[in-house]
Amino acid sequence: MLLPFTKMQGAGNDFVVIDGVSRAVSLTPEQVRRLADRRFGVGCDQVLVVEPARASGADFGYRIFNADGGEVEQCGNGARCFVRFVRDKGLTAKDEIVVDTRGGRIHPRVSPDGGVSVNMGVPRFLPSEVPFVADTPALVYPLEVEGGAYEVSVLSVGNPHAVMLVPDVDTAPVATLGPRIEHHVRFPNRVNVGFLEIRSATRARLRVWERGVGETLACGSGACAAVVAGRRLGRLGDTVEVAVRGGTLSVAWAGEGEPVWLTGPATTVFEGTIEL
Ligand SMILES: N[C@@H](CCC[C@H](N)C(=O)O)C(=O)O
Repeated sequence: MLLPFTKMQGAGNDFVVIDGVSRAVSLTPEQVRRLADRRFGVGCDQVLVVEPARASGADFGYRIFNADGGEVEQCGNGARCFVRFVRDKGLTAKDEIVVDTRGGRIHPRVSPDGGVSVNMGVPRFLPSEVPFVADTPALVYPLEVEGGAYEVSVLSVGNPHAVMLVPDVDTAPVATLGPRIEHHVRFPNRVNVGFLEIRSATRARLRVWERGVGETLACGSGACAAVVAGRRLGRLGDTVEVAVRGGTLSVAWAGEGEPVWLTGPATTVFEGTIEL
């Protein structure tokens, strides 16, 4: 199969985006891994497939595959690239679109200044909603990892996240602790792991070990989860600039029961075709 694709990125979180509206596309996990492979394929953190809407009120469906081939529920940076893609390809002329993901309905939009924001929905905190194994809901949970004791906030922003406060992201044990928490037995569906350094009520730094990928240069849902966790702990305000390795994301959350908003860049890098 000769497959046209668009390579995109948002703050260095990179994507191979496929138009599954103009023609039906069905990818096997092996084909996703091949597309994501940085030596034998195109290279990306996630493969995104734009699909026709399947439910009333939606403009499109959005399928997200991690580089390891697994399909997941949510991708915030990808959602911003998604709205840029469907407009650039002439699939819609709308500034704001309604998109159904496996993690729920999201609302990406392009503003008149060209910025791209996404309403990522209302964060969820019940352990069963993440899912996370815990007897009762808590703001932070103790987590034992191979003899070490840590504290994490746990939440879903459509996909599962664990957030740990660290004094300095540059020295945080992302590559060692990240995979251990990702595969921890208390996260039955695995988890994305954020290492959050709070600089002030409005500024934070973040590194994320992404489920199914490893450390990425940015994670939009991870930035949302980190700000929500920091705000619930009383350490962050309602609008926060989050510095990630590939740039800066802005996250706004007005508090419990409110949706979280993610704003940041979304850029096309190149287009091509690949034989799969
Ligand atoms: N990079 C994404 C998150 C992609 C999915 C994640 N790795 C998962 O498995 O849930 C983002 O920008 O949100």
